[in-house]
Amino acid sequence: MTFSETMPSTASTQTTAQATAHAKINLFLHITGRRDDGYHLLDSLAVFAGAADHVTLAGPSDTMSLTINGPFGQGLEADDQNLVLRAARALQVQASPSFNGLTENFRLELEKNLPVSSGIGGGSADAAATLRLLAREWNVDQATLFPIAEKLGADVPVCVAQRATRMQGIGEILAPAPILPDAGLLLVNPGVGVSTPDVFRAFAAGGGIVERPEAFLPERWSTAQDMVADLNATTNDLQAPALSQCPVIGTVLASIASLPDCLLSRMSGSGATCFGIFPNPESALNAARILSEQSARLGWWTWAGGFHHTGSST
Ligand SMILES: C[C@](O)(CO)[C@H](O)COP(=O)(O)OP(=O)(O)OC[C@H]1O[C@@H](n2ccc(N)nc2=O)[C@H](O)[C@@H]1O
Ligand SMILES: Nc1ncnc2c1ncn2[C@@H]1O[C@H](COP(=O)(O)OP(=O)(O)OP(=O)(O)O)[C@@H](O)[C@H]1O
Repeated sequence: MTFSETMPSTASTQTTAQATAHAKINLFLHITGRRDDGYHLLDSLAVFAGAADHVTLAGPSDTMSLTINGPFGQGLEADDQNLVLRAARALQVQASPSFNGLTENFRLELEKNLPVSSGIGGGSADAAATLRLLAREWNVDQATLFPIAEKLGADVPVCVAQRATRMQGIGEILAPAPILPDAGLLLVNPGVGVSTPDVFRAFAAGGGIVERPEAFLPERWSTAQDMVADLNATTNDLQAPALSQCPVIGTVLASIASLPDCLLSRMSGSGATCFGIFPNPESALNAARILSEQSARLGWWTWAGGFHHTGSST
């Protein structure tokens, strides 16, 4: 398996392995039903941004351990609940019969560049990156990661694939998505964490499922404009409930929409991160520059660039 991740060498002779955990963006998100256990059935187009966390195997250890650094590392505990350690331990249980002298425990390092509880699946992406990284270390086939991923969270399977994917079920049914254009992407987070369960609850309380025809997706979009023409017939059903809990999302959406060349402004996942689609990465970077004074004043996190086009295993 080849990774978009790198294998840098440390100053000593020891080699470390690293996996990249790209932010997941829901270009649309329709809620189509509800399971008996309360989980919602979705139809969503998940894509990945250049923005990413990094998970590194920093060396062997007596126990599986984690340290966290990076701009959003503060406030995130490196404890048993962290999705990096949960993923590592879940795979360890499955892989242990075939260890045969392989290193069983590692010092893991998480570079947290993505805001937490922000609708771009940072924790899910970290869990998925950990699974891919350790699968390589322990010679585990990537296909066997999906059942483990499902148990860690609804967004983890799509993050294992880490390529543009149509997600259905609660996130476990993955189908190919259109080939994406070289569009520009701007991400803006207002610095307010939003709880995914609370937003789903607000969705249910606000009237729930809307009957609509299934979204049409072609085999490819050649331009950002073509993509947005189809996305305009879709929505994010969680946007209104998230806005009711976190009104600043409305300000973020309006700010993005007002930027030059913006083709679409929408919230990702359960929020509060919103994205803008632009004709190309350069126009997204230009928009971020124009927004920079306002975002610095308000403490907003922004990222601009393009889609992550390559899947995790290519
Ligand atoms: C909103 C999305 O980000 C869209 O990609 C995902 O559906 C959420 O994925 P996630 O954060 O990995 O979600 P999980 O950690 O599995 O679930 C958190 C909580 O959100 C609610 N939840 C989540 C996913 C889903 N399809 N229906 C739900 O109702 C449930 O109350 C669940 O207890
Ligand atoms: N490595 C991690 N990174 C981020 N959050 C983590 C991590 N491990 C555990 N968590 C917990 O997971 C929860 C969701 O965090 P995350 O950043 O993945 O949210 P999100 O971006 O809204 O996800 P989604 O888009 O999948 O709903 C938070 O309560 C956070 O404390």
